[in-house]
Amino acid sequence: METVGTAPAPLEAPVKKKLLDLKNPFPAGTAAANGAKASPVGKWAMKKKLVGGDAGYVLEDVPHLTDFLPELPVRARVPRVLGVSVWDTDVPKLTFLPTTCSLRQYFVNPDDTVTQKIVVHKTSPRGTHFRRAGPRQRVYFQSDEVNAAIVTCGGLCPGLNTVVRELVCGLYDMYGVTSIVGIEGGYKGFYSKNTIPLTPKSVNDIHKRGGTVLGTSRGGHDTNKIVDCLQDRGINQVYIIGGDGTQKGASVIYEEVRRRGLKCSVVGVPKTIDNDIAVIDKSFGFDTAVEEAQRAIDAAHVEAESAENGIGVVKLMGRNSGFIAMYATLASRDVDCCLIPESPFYLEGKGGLLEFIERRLKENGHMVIVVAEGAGQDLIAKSMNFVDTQDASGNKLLLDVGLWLSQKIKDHFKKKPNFPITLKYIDPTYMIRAVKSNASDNVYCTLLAHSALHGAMAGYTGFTVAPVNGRHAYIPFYRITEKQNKVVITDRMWARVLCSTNQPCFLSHEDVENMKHDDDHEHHLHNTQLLEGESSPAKNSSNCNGSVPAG
Ligand SMILES: Nc1ncnc2c1ncn2[C@@H]1O[C@H](COP(=O)(O)OP(=O)(O)OP(=O)(O)O)[C@@H](O)[C@H]1O
Ligand SMILES: O=P(O)(O)OC[C@H]1O[C@](O)(CO)[C@@H](O)[C@@H]1O
Ligand SMILES: [Mg+2]
Repeated sequence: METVGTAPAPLEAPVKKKLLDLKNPFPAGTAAANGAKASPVGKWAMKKKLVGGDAGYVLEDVPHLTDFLPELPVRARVPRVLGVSVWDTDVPKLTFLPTTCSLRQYFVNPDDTVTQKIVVHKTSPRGTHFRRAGPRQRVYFQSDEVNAAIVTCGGLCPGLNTVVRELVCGLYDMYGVTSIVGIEGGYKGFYSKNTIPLTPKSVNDIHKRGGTVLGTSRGGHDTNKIVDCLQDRGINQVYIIGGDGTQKGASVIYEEVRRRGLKCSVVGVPKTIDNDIAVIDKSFGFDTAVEEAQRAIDAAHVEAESAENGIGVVKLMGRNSGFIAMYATLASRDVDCCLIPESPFYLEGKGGLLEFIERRLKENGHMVIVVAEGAGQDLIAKSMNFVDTQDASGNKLLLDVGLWLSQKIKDHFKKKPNFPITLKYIDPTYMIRAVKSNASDNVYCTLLAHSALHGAMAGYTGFTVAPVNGRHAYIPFYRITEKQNKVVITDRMWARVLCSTNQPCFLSHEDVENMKHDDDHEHHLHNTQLLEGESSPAKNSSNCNGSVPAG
């Protein structure tokens, strides 16, 4: 049995903390107790570290090395950022240390937690919280004891190099750690490649480059071989940067590390240009991607405006989630139609896309269509008898919706000789993904890296670090991997897009009915800022005419 309702990390425990009765983790009267989805049920229930508090407060805590290595001694530090680096190497476990520096305010209060939902009603239970990220006064590693490894997995994303750089520099500068290696080429590099020594000097200007200096890959996750490598090399902190697939991989690595009883902190840093990672505010590289997408949309607009009945089609990334397309559309204001995987559409007939294109061309003489790569996949597969294929990680390989759509539009207008069109298709996807991160992503990546290494030094493990409602937090892996973040088309953000493009919603009555029952609807309940079980004013707030409710 795992850490069911056990005490959270020692030394970090709030004084008044209550351990949850897992059979009834929510106090009577709370929304969860009243039948809303109570999270401890299910396959992860036995692995959760839940701590209850007053008024329906729940802390979903992350594992700590001392959960399975109870004898681990605590170390104390005064961070170098505060001007001195003093290491007390012989502090007995659970001893409270005297404050040795006057700048104590830099440490995070051990009781600080970050709330998952910030929109509440007067009678709302306080709901789920995560442990706040940041430097702790008590650390579980001495600087010369740390052997850290960093790996990047999955597709490229602006900011990967910045995270690598800041992990290396942060470990060196704030904790005096000098043994840091990069794992080459993703997960498989653990067991098939040599490591790359990383120093502040070697990573000094890598944030000015796109890609990842460590290389990356899909597939090749062999848990045992990876943990053998950690064990053989004596790696005791591993920083795993990657998307939803990577975080699943990190989670099983953590499980195996724990099963073997190794003193090794397994830390996930969420990366994905698609912004499809659940719980967190947004993933790094996303802002850069949206900014870069503007250049393609601008070009499509210029081309379209300059031709008779000009149509610009721009394909943007977004396998299952249309966030880049949605935000790029809103940012640009030149887009007449945005198509995303979450919102089904159809081509022919009344209310279809082709009818809309014809109407918009008659009104404006040109138009721009932004399509996320995962949109319309069912339509394409139907029209070409396609058999599903997968990449090395098991992700479904997508058909080129941009090319397909462009051809369909051309075919349609070919049948109308009095309606000549000029269509230009732009696919900037890899150009967007390969650029270096912009200033705001650089700052974000720096904060992520620092939060990650503070957590590892403090002995936390099995977590992903990310901002939740603007505050960095340590989130247990299972919360990150249990579902993907998707655009909720019944939320107000999508309504804003419809409002800006004035496009039809393309949903048939059947689609709307199906959506009421599918996962996304359930996701909507999680995604809305209200707590489970509370009525949401955002629900059904968008409509197909694109009107956005006030507030
Ligand atoms: N369920 C899983 N268990 C263990 N490892 C996994 C799992 N899913 C994916 N991985 C591993 O994680 C790595 C990255 O996965 P994937 O290619 O899906 O990219 P990702 O991390 O989701 O990033 P992105 O989709 O943003 O490019 C791969 O090496 C893959 O083998
Ligand atoms: O061609 P690759 O590298 O396998 O990656 C393509 C996929 O990766 C992503 O960029 C996510 O990282 C998706 O948007 C896209 O579908
Ligand atoms: Mg992924």
